[in-house]
Amino acid sequence: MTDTPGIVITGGSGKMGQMLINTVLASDKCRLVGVVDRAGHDWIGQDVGTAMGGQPVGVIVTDDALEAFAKAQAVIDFTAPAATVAFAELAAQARAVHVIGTTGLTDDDLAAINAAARHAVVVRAGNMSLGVNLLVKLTQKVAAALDEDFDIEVIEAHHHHKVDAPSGTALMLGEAAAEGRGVDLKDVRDSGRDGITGARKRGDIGFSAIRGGDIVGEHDVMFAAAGERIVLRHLATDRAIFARGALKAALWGQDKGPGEYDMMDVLGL
Ligand SMILES: NC(=O)C1=CN([C@@H]2O[C@H](COP(=O)(O)OP(=O)(O)OC[C@H]3O[C@@H](n4cnc5c(N)ncnc54)[C@H](OP(=O)(O)O)[C@@H]3O)[C@@H](O)[C@H]2O)C=CC1
Ligand SMILES: O=C(O)C1=N[C@H](C(=O)O)C[C@H](O)C1
Repeated sequence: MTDTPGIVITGGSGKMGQMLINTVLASDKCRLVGVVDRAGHDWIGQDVGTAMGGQPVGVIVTDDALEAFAKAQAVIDFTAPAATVAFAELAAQARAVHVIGTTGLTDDDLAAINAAARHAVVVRAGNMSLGVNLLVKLTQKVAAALDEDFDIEVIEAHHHHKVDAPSGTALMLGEAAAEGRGVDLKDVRDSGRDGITGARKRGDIGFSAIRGGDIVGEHDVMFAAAGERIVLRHLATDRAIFARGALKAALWGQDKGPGEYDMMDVLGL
């Protein structure tokens, strides 16, 4: 089949990169047309199937992102903030749908991505799974139903390689809680408590991060009041849930006009 959308995976040797490559190769709705890794990586110049320890698949890993993107209808990008900002500009030049899973993006990074989205479709979410996006909706509804007698705490746990905190998902959940409450998260965010912090401020939304072992991703939103607690929880046990969501986003974006979208748009939530 040559008429299905061609997909490029960036950061192909990474944890999500490899999961995405396998997901695209297993799908009959798209084709793998490129894999990009950092210049100097030992996968560069190898067939990606061989590099991953299997049979050749006819796609050579490259460090030339623009050349790879020019052949693609979509780029799926779970890498690192600086790389994602650079890829956003190149994907826009190639008019390829850019699906961004990378977390830890600064306000400046987000502004650069937003500028690229004037020319092409960008779908970005700190978590691409159906379950978490549903949890985001539920968090917003519960926060809207409760007053500030309920303290909101977001608790997340991830593997020991993760470099950013709070996680992108925790921030999505915090934003949803703040939106439900009708406040701006920037005004009520409380992360990284340590030492004599003073008593908890009423109305704050707290964040705690656990890092250890191979935890894929766990998120609790706790609403704690005098005499009772509500806890909304999502447990990810397999990175395939993120890859499936990302591929869905890449296909969904094919007939959309330029702009920045998220998984709520893709999933119709
Ligand atoms: N939105 C979602 O649903 C999810 C988001 N994530 C996010 O995705 C990102 C990646 O996660 P994960 O796969 O676990 O991380 P890994 O560290 O395993 O993989 C990241 C990959 O990106 C590569 N990379 C970094 N910079 C560049 C560059 N300039 N050019 C090409 N490749 C580059 C890395 O290469 P090198 O090793 O050489 O640096 C590495 O192969 C994180 O931000 C994470 O939070 C993860 C899971 C789900
Ligand atoms: O780095 C990860 O692994 C994950 N990152 C995302 C996040 O920051 O929330 C999504 C998922 O939890 C896994």
